[in-house]
Amino acid sequence: MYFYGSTGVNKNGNLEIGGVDAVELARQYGTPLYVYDVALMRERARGFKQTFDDLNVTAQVAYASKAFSTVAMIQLAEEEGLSLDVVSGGELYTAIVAGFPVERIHFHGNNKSREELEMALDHKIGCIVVDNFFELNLLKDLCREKNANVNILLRVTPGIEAHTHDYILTGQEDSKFGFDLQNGQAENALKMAIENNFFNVLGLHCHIGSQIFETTGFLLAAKKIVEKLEQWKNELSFVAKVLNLGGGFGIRYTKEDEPILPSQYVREIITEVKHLTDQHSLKMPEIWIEPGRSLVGDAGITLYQIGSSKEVPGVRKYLAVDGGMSDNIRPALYQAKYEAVLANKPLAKANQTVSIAGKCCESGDMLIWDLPLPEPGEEDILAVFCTGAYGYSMANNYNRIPRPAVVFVENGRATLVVKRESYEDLVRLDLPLK
Ligand SMILES: Cc1ncc(COP(=O)(O)O)c(C=O)c1O
Ligand SMILES: N[C@@H](CCCC[NH3+])C(=O)O
Repeated sequence: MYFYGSTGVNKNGNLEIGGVDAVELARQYGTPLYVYDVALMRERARGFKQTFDDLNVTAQVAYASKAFSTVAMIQLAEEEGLSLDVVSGGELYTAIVAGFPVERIHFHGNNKSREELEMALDHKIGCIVVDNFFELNLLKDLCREKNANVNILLRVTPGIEAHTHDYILTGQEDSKFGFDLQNGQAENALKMAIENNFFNVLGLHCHIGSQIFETTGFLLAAKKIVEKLEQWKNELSFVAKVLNLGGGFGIRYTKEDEPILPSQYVREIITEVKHLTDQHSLKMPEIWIEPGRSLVGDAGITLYQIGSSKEVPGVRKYLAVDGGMSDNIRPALYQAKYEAVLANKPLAKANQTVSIAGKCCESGDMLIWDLPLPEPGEEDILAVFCTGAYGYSMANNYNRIPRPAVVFVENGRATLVVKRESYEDLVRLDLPLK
């Protein structure tokens, strides 16, 4: 069995996370429950920052809060000196409520509304990543109306097909995101942007996709961008201060996954950008990155109470838990794979293969297919590993299932950071017919 971060087995033989007994957590806070190992999130954040420091490169490591956005998480990102990537008014609002320094917030999105852009300008956030011509024009009008200056990056699509699930690819030519680098769109956008006195064009942004295990795509994207930057320096006298290469660094969900270390991604990317900028006689820009999953993914564990089971003789055994696609939609959406153990006997020998079903009224609501597990008993708690990214943040109320609570654990202490939704919460916005 492979244990992540500060997970292990305690003297009671139970799964322990951050020095806290997982079975005790389930008992105290109920299930399903998202549990986060804070020490591991700190270690990941420091790992990224340290690599930039070691290589003496000016950088911003912006936590992509879409992976897991809550007030406490954003406060943790601030404690660790990260910047923050938000992608909607709601994520921006969460960051503001958390008291995150506005100058370190970057705002993404392929369809930011007038209200969202106004909110960003009014709060004087650090940077807006402009995605398309519609936004460029809207932002121009808003800056004029408000007489406001703003730092911007232009998001470009370099035409890279990274190796990952089709639904989480973003750098390819046929993408809803960004200005195409090859067909002249990006250049036209840059010309429009540098002509505008309200904009301070810091540079370019690109994000090629998510859960990527190799650096080839990042290096290729950097190459295509640096070549354009040389052209634009010569033709438009534009010098990029910032190159943002996005996030997407893959993590280990199961033993089949073999990601490289976060520091290695960063090291290889920086080495290549240094080499390319030298080659093209450009000044090394600041490098910004936006890891989401690789900061929080393997720090999260979801605890479930095991309930009903069903045997299809000769075919399979289904074991149902008290959550499912409502708290983790990734298996249904991307056929994502997870590993799990029984939190009350993590080392017990697996003597059967079961498939873990959720409780939603949907055949596709399966969390794990063909999981080796010991014979489960009535009181057993299933712990699913690596649910820290895009679990809570993509949770939903399908079948009016309340969203689980979130607990942070560190140094043997547990802190509730998001309360469990109640049935009252579920009908809070409903109005009666008459
Ligand atoms: C623009 C942008 N930045 C950063 C991220 C974070 O990606 P990940 O969680 O894979 O690091 C995403 C999501 O794919 C994204 O779209
Ligand atoms: N939500 C996705 C990744 C998309 C990230 C945002 N561009 C996942 O769970 O893997």
